[in-house]
Amino acid sequence: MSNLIINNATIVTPVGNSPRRGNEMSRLAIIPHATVIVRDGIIEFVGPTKDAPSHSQDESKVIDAEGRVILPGFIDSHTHLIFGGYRPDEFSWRMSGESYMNIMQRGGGIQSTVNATRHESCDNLIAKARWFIDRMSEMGVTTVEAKSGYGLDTESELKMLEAIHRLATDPDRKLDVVSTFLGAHAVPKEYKDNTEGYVNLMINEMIPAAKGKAEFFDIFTEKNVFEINDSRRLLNAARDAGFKLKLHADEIVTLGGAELASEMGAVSADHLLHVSDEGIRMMADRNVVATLLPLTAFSLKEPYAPARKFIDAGAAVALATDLNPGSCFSGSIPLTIALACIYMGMSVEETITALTLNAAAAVDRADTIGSIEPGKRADLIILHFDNFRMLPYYVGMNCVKTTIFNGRIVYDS
Ligand SMILES: N=CN[C@@H](CCC(=O)O)C(=O)O
Ligand SMILES: [Zn+2]
Repeated sequence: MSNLIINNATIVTPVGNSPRRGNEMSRLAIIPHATVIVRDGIIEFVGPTKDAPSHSQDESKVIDAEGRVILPGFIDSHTHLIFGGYRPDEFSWRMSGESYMNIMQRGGGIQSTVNATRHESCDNLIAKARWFIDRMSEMGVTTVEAKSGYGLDTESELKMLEAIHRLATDPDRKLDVVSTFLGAHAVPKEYKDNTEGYVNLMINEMIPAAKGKAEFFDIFTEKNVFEINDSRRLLNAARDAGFKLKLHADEIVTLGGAELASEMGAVSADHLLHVSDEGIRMMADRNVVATLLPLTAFSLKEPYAPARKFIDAGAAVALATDLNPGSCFSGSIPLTIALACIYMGMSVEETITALTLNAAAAVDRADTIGSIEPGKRADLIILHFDNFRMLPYYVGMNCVKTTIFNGRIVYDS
């Protein structure tokens, strides 16, 4: 017996079990007058209604999409979902001209969220994250990656990973949560002027303690944070401990983060506002997903990452929000799409691939989510509209009518 049948749909989806690279990113399958049949949370059939297998509709929920667009659920593959406190003062300082890195270097920025997070209970961190998850679900997000990185000592990092684990294993969850250990987010105040001491603590204590408690290891590879040699040491230790790798790379200055991500076989390198041409070429060659975060460039008033150069080099580009309490306090999928189209030269089709199949690849899940195909999990979005081009055109506004996670309606408007 089928659990969910959607009739009269306009299916719009990338196709495949691996990231779409270069000009493949603009190729979407578009099926008008379509039916989707879901059984036990898995897509069983998708195609023209005339080709659908005859099925009993008893005990199935049947949705008439009335011609509306159905997309794969969006995957937000880079967020800092768990954090204590807020930093509105910092926003004002930045608007008055102070730089993000200057605020960080005088003990604000990431360290101020570390101070707040260390004092927060795991239960409170979870409750706060749930509020943001509800907003994400309304915008069609069905998988979110969540990083630790505001603990920066063993106990507090493990508390953050525990919060992520509890969200990820909640049987009533509205979306899937992918866990990333970001103990290398900054050098904490206890180790000021002693980066080597903190790197040693990470290698000898924190990485072994986090082993098996997160799927990915991430690092802020940046001038005056973790530079290339320290990053390489940490990434090697994390890879040896069984983590898959991600990097915050070339965000503020051109440092060679993209090259290092390629050398280390990272799954993704993220930000890349100041990536070198050689870094772009290496990422394309080694199949490292370029996760671009336009809301951060927008919020920091920095130039946008060179999406077109990546795509023209044959790389796979993903888009994500970078929701965090500092550099980018926004989880807006609609604005991400609009900025990518307006300022980064991406087509609507490319932004859809970047937020679905390529974002799935950025969390190493392209074989199970990210497209509407038989065998994949039924994570689906129904738009209010019958034309997917409404997404960037309705600038910054939510086009999602219904979100379906694992075959279950988790949001409807
Ligand atoms: N740049 C480093 N990390 C985060 C910001 C963290 C913060 O400011 O709290 C980012 O991805 O933008
Ligand atoms: Zn980040």
